Amino acid sequence: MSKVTKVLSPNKGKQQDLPLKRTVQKRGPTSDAANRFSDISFSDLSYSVKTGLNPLNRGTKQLLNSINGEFKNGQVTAIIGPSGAGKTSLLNILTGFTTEGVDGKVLIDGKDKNDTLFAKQSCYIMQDNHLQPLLTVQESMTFAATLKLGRRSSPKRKIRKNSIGCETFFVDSVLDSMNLISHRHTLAGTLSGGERKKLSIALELINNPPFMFFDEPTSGLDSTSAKQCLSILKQLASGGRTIICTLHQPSASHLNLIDNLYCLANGECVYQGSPGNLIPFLSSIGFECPTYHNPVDFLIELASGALGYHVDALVKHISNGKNQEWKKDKETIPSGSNDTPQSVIPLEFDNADFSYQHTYGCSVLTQFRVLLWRDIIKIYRDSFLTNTRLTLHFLVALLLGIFYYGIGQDAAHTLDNFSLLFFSVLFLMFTSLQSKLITFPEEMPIVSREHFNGWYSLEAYFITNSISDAPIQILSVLIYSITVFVMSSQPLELYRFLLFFTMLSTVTLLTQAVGVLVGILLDVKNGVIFGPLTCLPWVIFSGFFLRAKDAPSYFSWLFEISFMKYALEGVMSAIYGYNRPVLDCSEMYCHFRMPKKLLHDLGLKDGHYLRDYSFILALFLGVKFATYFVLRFQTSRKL
Ligand SMILES: Nc1ncnc2c1ncn2[C@@H]1O[C@H](COP(=O)(O)OP(=O)(O)OP(=O)(O)O)[C@@H](O)[C@H]1O
Repeated sequence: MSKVTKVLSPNKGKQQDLPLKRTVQKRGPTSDAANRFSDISFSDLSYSVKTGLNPLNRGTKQLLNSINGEFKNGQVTAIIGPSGAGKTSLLNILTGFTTEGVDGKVLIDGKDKNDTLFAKQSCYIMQDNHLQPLLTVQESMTFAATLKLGRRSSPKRKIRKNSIGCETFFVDSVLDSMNLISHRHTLAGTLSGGERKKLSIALELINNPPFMFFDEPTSGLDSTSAKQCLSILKQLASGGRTIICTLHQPSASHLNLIDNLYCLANGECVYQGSPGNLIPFLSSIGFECPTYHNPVDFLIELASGALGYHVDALVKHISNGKNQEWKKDKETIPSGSNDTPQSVIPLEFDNADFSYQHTYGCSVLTQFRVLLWRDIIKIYRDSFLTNTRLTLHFLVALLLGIFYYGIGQDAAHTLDNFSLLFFSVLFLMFTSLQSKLITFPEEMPIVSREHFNGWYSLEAYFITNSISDAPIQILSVLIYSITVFVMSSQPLELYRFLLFFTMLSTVTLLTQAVGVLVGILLDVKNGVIFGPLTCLPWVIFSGFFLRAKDAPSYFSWLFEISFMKYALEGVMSAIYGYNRPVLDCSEMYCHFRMPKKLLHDLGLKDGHYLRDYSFILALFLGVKFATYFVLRFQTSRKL
């Protein structure tokens, strides 16, 4: 006997009956299905961090102090407390995001937490809702579904595949559950705050993690949207999940949507129990909550010291979280309305199986394919940036072509031509560097979130990121090179052009890689200020401003490691090297009619193109290698 739920058809916009498994309807705090997933508890949990910038004299700060607690399956637990109490620290430890400096035990159903399994069973939804702004709701969901469910296909689920191979069944069901069906074609970047929050939840709901963690899910929302958001959390819990969130200060009308309050003060537990038991708990130690006062506000006032120092008394009374007695016999807080959600978002969509061996939902190849397709859509949607890049390269080349028109064959203008070639390297280098310094920092939080929530491996992301933008970059350089080469009358020989173009495009790929590296480490503001400093010093040692032979001997090694020197030498070799014949002269006397003499006098070597190119290529690979490790390090700590 199969039960049904109503789901809107994506194409026809009318309601359609879709069968859900029987377990769907059975899920709930007391059902068998709910018992399959477990409670999370912790005992004697402490967390300390090192403080101070002086590595020789660093202190330690205790952020959590031997706290205990148990968060039940099928319930919404809200971690509350004054600012700086340690809420986010606790959430980070429970999710597995923070591991260093942690002491004590985190248990799943009374057993030691298996980190690998728990990573698959849980998701962490951040406060800032880092979403892909250029993807629609439907696309975001489809990509997430393909990445998360790829390996767990069943014949039934293959019925309705979309263009990237992901079935739409689950996407529709989740969107319907979250009331996002009507926004399915809206770009994520244009959604309201509440809708963005819903989409963040929907994206993680796709693989039905039984443990869901939310950092400040109601922050930035008005009171109605905040209530709706908590109502969704309540529905998720009713569907058989363990929902844990941090909340700053839930209003009285929100308390009916919370099953369990866990209050921290100075890194210690000052209350654990139902909201309904809060007033009796406080009364039992002599704190009478004033009538019509939100008991949570009262608790936080006590915890923050606004009413005198009472933290020790509260901690003692709740045994720093060991005391479970205030969880029982929940009383209802009068809130003026019945907020208990009617519908239950099912945990079971046939995809809540976490026994699979792999760390990720699909193979690295599929991850690569999906991420590449996603990047192509983003590049296509961000046509302004793409068109601007292409147009800018053409316009600058055109301008230079007009200024330096026809000088390439004339020995009277060899030094002007040298300036043109140097400027070309400089211009292409900085535009490619800048494009990554501006765009990559915005991408970092999204990558951190998606990677932490097990969407894809860093390797798949890294490879995709390395190649997805390359065609646009190479096309930009091609447009620039053809325009400048032809208009300035460089020798029209194919091999010279190819050497010229290859060197320029590889230099831009190198500086793009540097841009990504800086973009991982710094935000846009600092990246734009400090990013150019990674390349600028090497310009001095390029051989344009100062010849290596004229520089003090103790500086000569800087020329040997300056990539700008190799880039300039490579470009000059392409144009003037390889037995280029004597140049025409339009004046009485031209000092540089012999290309060899020009190269010699400028301190550049002829016929060393391969060596120059190899240096640039090796540096490119080295920067890429470093970028991968920095990305790995940063994604393990930056959310
Ligand atoms: N790496 C760190 N070094 C030093 N102090 C830290 C570090 N991380 C957190 N803290 C401090 O630990 C305390 C707890 O931080 P946490 O972010 O967990 O608090 P919170 O309760 O979530 O605060 P809020 O509600 O304001 O976000 C704060 O006082 C914070 O400044």
